[in-house]
Amino acid sequence: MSDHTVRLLSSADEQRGAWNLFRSALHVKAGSDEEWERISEALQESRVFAAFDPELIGTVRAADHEVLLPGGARVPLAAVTGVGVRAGRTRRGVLSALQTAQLQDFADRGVVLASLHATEGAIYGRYGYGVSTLSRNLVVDRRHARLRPEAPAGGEVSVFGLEQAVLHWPDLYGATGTVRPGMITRPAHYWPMNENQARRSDSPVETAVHRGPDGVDGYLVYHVERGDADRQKLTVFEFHYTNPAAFAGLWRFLLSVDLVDDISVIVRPLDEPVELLFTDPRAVKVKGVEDETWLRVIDVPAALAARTYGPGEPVVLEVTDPLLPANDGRYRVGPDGAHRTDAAPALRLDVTSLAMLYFGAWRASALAGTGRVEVLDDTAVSHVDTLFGTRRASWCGTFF
Ligand SMILES: CC(=O)SCCNC(=O)CCNC(=O)[C@H](O)C(C)(C)COP(=O)(O)OP(=O)(O)OC[C@H]1O[C@@H](n2cnc3c(N)ncnc32)[C@H](O)[C@@H]1OP(=O)(O)O
Repeated sequence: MSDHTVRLLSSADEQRGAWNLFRSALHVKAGSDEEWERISEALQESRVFAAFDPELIGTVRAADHEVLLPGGARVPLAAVTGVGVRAGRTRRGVLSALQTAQLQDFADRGVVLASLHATEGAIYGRYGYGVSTLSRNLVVDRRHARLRPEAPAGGEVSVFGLEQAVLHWPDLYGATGTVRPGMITRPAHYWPMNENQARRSDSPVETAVHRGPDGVDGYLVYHVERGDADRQKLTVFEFHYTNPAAFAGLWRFLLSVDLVDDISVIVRPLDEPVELLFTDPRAVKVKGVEDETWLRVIDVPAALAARTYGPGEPVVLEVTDPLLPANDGRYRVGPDGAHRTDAAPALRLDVTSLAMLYFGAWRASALAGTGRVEVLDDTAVSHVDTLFGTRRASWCGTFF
């Protein structure tokens, strides 16, 4: 028998306790009253689960968003965060109990997809989450980087301090923020958390806004701090744009910021052509490619039906999902859409591998080659590669 119980939290005191438990699991001290005031605005009703023994020993929470799919549809997405189990109570099944309750809650509420940023790569696969977007971190040597003369120009950049910018972030993101598959909406409840993060910075947080002929078409958020070996480092946290002129214009702005040696741009889409802007592509150093988000397909038939597919012969996938068995079954996927079928499968995979395929981050051939997908018909693999591939690399670009 389990030595703990799991339930949704409702009182503000319990929710604050859960928030501080999460912080202590990350080795961060308890938050101030001022921070809690902002965080409590970000918490939606009935979204924080906790485990008790009878003391509070673990927690997980989620927030409601929508995510852009290949083809342009949007479906409900639960952004999972705040996962923590008290030191001394770990590895006794507390997270598993919380995950089981949360996944069932998502299924009951009609959530189609869930997503998270993982602190460690070994935690979430067992619950059906798979790496579904990848990102890279870049550093540009500002004093040596030169834009190529043909880099798009035009437009103007204005810079705003934090107090003014926080009022405009929702509109800026609304104008520029959901252009790639995997990007998520940022409802009103998202912003207090985002603001709280920015206010924790020791150096001033600036927002640079690019305006083209049709108005705002890009923005970035950054701060400058002393980096390693006395080099001044400008770090860009947010960088969104809708066209190449805004992309190049914002880079032109970054190169113009005085007293900066390194420009660090973190968590960028894999196919963003930063190197192509510069006379010397080696001005851009790739500091790492990492998993960005982990996806959990909560409602497999709805998720498969909602996205569009590339060219290829239709294939039948047999999906297994031990935690949400309503997803078990065979699905015919083709350029004309996806639906349940009784036909014989070409590939067998679990819901974790399906999550890895879903946004095109991984090819079926790569999953098959590493034993993560069982191939029953060899000819189907290349079709799945092109069916699930996306024209632009999927990317979330929102930290939660
Ligand atoms: C989306 C986010 O918020 S990411 C933030 C995640 N939180 C943290 O990293 C904070 C610090 N860590 C913790 O609080 C805890 O260790 C957690 C939440 C990661 C795990 O909680 P636990 O209650 O220990 O997990 P639980 O006991 O249910 O483990 C289930 C299984 O996962 C494994 N597991 C859990 N955490 C890890 C880990 N960090 N690395 C490897 N395996 C792990 C367990 O060994 C167990 O495996 P088994 O079923 O084969 O026995």
